[in-house]
Amino acid sequence: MERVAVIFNPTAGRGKLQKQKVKIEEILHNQFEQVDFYETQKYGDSGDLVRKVASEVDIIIAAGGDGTVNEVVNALCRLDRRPVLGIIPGGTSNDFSRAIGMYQNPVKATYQIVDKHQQPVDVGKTDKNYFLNFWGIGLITQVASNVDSEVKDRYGRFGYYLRTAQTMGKTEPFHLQLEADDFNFDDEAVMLVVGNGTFTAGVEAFFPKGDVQDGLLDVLLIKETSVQVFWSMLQTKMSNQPTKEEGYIYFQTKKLKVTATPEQTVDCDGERRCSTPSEIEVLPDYLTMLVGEMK
Ligand SMILES: Nc1ncnc2c1ncn2[C@@H]1O[C@H](COP(=O)(O)OP(=O)(O)OP(=O)(O)O)[C@@H](O)[C@H]1O
Repeated sequence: MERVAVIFNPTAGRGKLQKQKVKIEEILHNQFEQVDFYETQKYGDSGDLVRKVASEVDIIIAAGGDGTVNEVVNALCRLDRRPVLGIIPGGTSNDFSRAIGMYQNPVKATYQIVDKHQQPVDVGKTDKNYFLNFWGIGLITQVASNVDSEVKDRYGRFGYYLRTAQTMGKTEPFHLQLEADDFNFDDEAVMLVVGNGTFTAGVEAFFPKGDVQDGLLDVLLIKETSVQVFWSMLQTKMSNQPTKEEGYIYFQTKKLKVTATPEQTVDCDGERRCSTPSEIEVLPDYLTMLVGEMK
């Protein structure tokens, strides 16, 4: 018997997910013996609910945006026995759901979930948090904190690009020290992004060679901001070897030590609750997930 708990954020996607709830319930009830829905009321509820029900279920479904998924993952990854995780995407970017091939329409994604196709996936871990998509400092945090809810509501994920363009010229470099498996760095930088998933703010631009099952983190370090650097980065086919183009460096590693001066705020899957220094590592095949069509 498969027991399912759905952690459901009724406010995700400005209430769009809520409108599909009845249909989602119907699909799940038709395919699983036991399905219980738990609606969240506020930040923190998703994690509390996971801790409460995890020992009694086989599958936990995070139905919401990246915030809900992040809370569920952080509670789940701390458990010894981790139920299988599914995502019904209901937010703006839904980054990891894209990386595992889920449809962005919540009802279509629910049909993928009841196909019960499971795969192990890697998880990123920092000192205090787990992440599925990315860990970042510098420009990426400034962009995210400049994306207010009005921009997000009006432009969705395009709001992020709008703010990137506006923020680029104003970014202050910081001193960055990196210690990776086969690579060290000690110089000025404007952004460091460490990816586990392949999507950031809904696009696959940063890590086109990323793979959520390769047991590796993808690291992109930008030394200076200019439209040319971003353009050449997006055009270049990134390989598994360290790529050093003018303005940026790309490589893969299993773990990474990061020190920044001045101390930098960390954006971990959209949450900005800690700062450098940080140690980051990949936990290969740490979660089993219900997936769609993976590349
Ligand atoms: N009932 C609720 N009312 C208000 N906020 C809630 C409620 N339930 C959960 N939250 C909080 O809302 C925040 C945002 O949720 P989530 O990321 O799932 O949706 P979203 O903002 O629409 O998506 P995205 O982050 O992709 O734009 C989360 O931090 C979550 O904890």
